[in-house]
Order: sequence, then C-alpha cells, then structure tokens
Amino acid sequence: MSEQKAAEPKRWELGPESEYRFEVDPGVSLAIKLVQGHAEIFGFELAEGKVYLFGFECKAALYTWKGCVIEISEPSTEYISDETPMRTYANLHIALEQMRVRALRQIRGSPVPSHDTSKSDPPRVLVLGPEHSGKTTVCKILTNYAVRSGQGWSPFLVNVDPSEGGWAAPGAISVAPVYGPIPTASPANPLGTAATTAPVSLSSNALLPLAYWYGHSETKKNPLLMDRMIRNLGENVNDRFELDPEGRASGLIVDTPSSFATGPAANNHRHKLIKACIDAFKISMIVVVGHEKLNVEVQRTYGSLLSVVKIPKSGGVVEVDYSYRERVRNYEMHTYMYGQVIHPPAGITNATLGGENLTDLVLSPSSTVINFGDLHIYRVGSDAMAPSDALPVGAARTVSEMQPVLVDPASPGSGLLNAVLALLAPPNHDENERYDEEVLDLTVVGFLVITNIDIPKRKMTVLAPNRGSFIGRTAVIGSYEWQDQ
Ligand SMILES: Nc1ncnc2c1ncn2[C@@H]1O[C@H](COP(=O)(O)OP(=O)(O)OP(=O)(O)O)[C@@H](O)[C@H]1O
Repeated sequence: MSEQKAAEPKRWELGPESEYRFEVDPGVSLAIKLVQGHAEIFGFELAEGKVYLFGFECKAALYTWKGCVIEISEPSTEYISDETPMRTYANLHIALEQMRVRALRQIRGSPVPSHDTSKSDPPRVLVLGPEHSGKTTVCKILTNYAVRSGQGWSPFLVNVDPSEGGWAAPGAISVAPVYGPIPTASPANPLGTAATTAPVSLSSNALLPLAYWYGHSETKKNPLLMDRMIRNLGENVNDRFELDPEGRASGLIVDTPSSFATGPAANNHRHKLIKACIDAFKISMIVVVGHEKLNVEVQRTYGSLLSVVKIPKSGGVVEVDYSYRERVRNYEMHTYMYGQVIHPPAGITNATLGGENLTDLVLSPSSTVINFGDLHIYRVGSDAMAPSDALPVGAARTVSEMQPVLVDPASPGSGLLNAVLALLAPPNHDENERYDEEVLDLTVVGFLVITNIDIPKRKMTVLAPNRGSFIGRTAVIGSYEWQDQ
C-alpha cells in the first residue's frame, strides 16, 4: 500500500466573535491545532498547541471571543462566519448562573440582599426547537459554560431524544451529571464519552450516565412508554438532588427531540410529553430555539407557570438528511462496541480526541454463545402496534402498549437477529416486591447485539463490549438493528 502523503497544513486567522465552521467528509478525519489565542468548540475550550481530531462526518464550529490563529490538517467543507448567536447564548448562561447563585444562597440559608426579590429556583431548563435548530448544541454550550465557570457547578444534562441516544445507544434516554467540559469530536457521542462503554473509567472526562430503554427513534411509536421513561428518569434525578442539596443548585438542562416542537398544536402526545418533562424535572424555564410560532404557543400554554425564553438559531447548524442520521446511528453503535477510533490524517502524530490520548479510547467487544434460556428477552407492547387513535371505535388492544411480552428466540418471527438489546439492571431481589411491568422501570446497564441464532441447537451469539455473564439476565428488544461491517 502506498504511504498517504501529508497535506500542507492550512492557517486561518479568526477575528473576535467569529467562528470557523467545518464538516468532515465520510471516511476521513480532520486535525485542528490552536496556534495562538483562545478558542472553543461548543463551549469546550481548546488548549494552545494541542492537536484535536474530528471524524465520523463531524460537523461543528470553532468559536473565538477575542480572535485566534488555527492550523487545519486538510481542508474539508469549511468557512468563517462572524454572524453568530453566541452573545445571546452567553447572556442566557449569565442569567442561569445568577439563578444558581441565588439557589445556593437559599439552600445554605445565607442572607439575601434586600433589593433582590427574584425567585430562588435553580435553573431547570427544557430546550425546545424544531429539527436542525441546534438544540443539542445549545444544551452542550450552556452545560460547558456552567462547568467552566469555576464555581464548582455540576449540572445534570438530560437527553430525552431517543433517536440520538446521548451517551448510550440510540433508543435510550439518559441523564448524567457533568463535571468537566464536554468535547465534540464525532456525532457518535455528541454529549461526550460515557464510562459505561469502557471497562473502567477510561478518559478523564468520562461521564456516568443513567439510562432507560425506550427502544425506538420516534416518540410517537409508543408515547405512553416514553412518558413513563421520562418520569422514571425524573424520579432518579430528584432522588439524587435530595441526597445532595447543594448539587441541586447547579440545575439541569434537558435536550428534547424535534417531535416535541413540531406538528399540529392539537397533537396530544407532543403536549403530554412536554408536560411529562415539566413535571418530572420540575422545569423552571423553557428555552425555545429559533421558532416564533412555537415560542408563542409555549408562552400561551406555560408562560404563566414558568419563564419562557426565545433564543435565535445559529446559521451554522447543518440540516442533515435521513441517510446521514442512519450513518450516525451506525457510528454510534460502532463506537459503543469498539470505542472512539478516529485515525489521524497523514503526517499527524500527536493528535488527541477532545484532549484524550487516542489509544485510551479503544475497546474490543467479544462474542459469546449462550443458550436460548440464559437470557430473558422482552418486547414492550406488540411490535406491529398501530397508534391507539387508529384503532376502530370501541376496539381494545390485545397487547397493551406497556406490557412486556417474553420473546421466544426459537420463533422464526422473533426479530432477534441483528437486533440491538438493552441489558437491564437486576430486578428486585425480594419476590414480594416484583410486579408485571417491572421491566419498564429497570435501568440499562449495557447493550448487546444478537449476531447469530442457531434454532436446532437452541443457541445464539451475543456481541457486547463487557464480558459479564448473561445467564439469568433480562434484556429488552426495540426496533433498532445493527450489523458489524
Ligand atoms: N454553529 C455551527 N456551525 C457548524 N455546525 C454546527 C453549528 N451548530 C451546530 N452545528 C452542527 O449541526 C448539526 C445539528 O445540530 P444539533 O444536533 O445541535 O441540532 P438539533 O436541533 O439538536 O438536531 P435534531 O433535529 O437532530 O434534534 C450538528 O452536527 C451540529 O454539530
């Protein structure tokens, strides 16, 4: 094989309050070095002289408040813009910071200045917006600014967009307390790297998320289940806040799917899910990203109960298509199994991934052959379920949306081959405390893929990055499939 020739690095000089926007092409990587000045990627500050790698068709922007010089390994799609909404985002961050300070003051019982009559709720922010408005990016920027502020905040970042997966696999909704800035290197883990995908806490900024498995990309597939998962997540967060009252002051930021924002106003399930989030996470502020009509609608519905703030959408947000989303799902599963593997461009030897050593982020999954009876696999509701409102008047379902049904791997229509399964935490040890729908309330401890089914021998092959035993464990199938390519 011929050695790839190193491309001549290209220099860009950025003026104050401008950003370098880039898109990495499929199958290649990009290296960026901050040569001089200060720069950040979605709130994650870059260190001068360090080389940062980007891959898996990453689309992002490097922003500078005061100007900087950067060196790019190999140009992909790129341009510079000095029209960004970063000032508004920074102002919003300052408002949230003031809420944190007031909340902490109240929690500690410190005296309140007589002129300060504001409420002392911690910032519990729900970010809503249509497709491609940059919701996830806004959540990341606000979280990164909070942890960078030097006040010791560790806000909870919540992802209730099942198509994104956050730190888990697509199909899951999750939450994690964030202690250090979240880097951006690949769309496979837009919210940072979770320690759960690794044997130990590999990277210094690995997060410890708590996840529930919804199993589908669309919230309308099973809104009742989605509602329950959101409330489960909220209960966990509130339990955690009760144990750590000062930690409560950092607040939380919730990233939502675009289905919460678009569709007819009369669309019941969308409002029910927004309401579920408001109740579950005790939301004190709704941030609407760049959508006038949605802002008016949200103001009208919730304006009397909590504050509603509208912020502009960034012109840099990329409108990704269906095939890109499909590829990102594959990257996500690949990254879950194999770790974050981005090969540096030719000629680059000292690259890092979000500041971490490249070799620290590599995993090697293993295939295990197990008996059919070893793993109890459930499917929640019937797979071919029509929405409730599409059933004939008076007709009842034979299988409820919330009923876990045991899947028989020997049945030809099991749908298990290549399916992504969530491995659940063990059920309650006390038999008397068990209940029919307990499977819905168990958290996810990992994911696995069924790569082969041998019906005559009643055995199946399971691929997973963690080597624990599957005997007697419980797993749930959704509608995601993945094939190792
Ligand atoms: N200023 C920017 N410059 C370049 N790319 C950006 C910028 N802001 C966001 N992006 C990229 O645009 C894409 C979409 O942004 P993001 O995921 O934040 O939007 P979203 O509203 O959460 O998307 P979805 O509709 O999937 O929920 C991402 O790949 C993100 O990294």
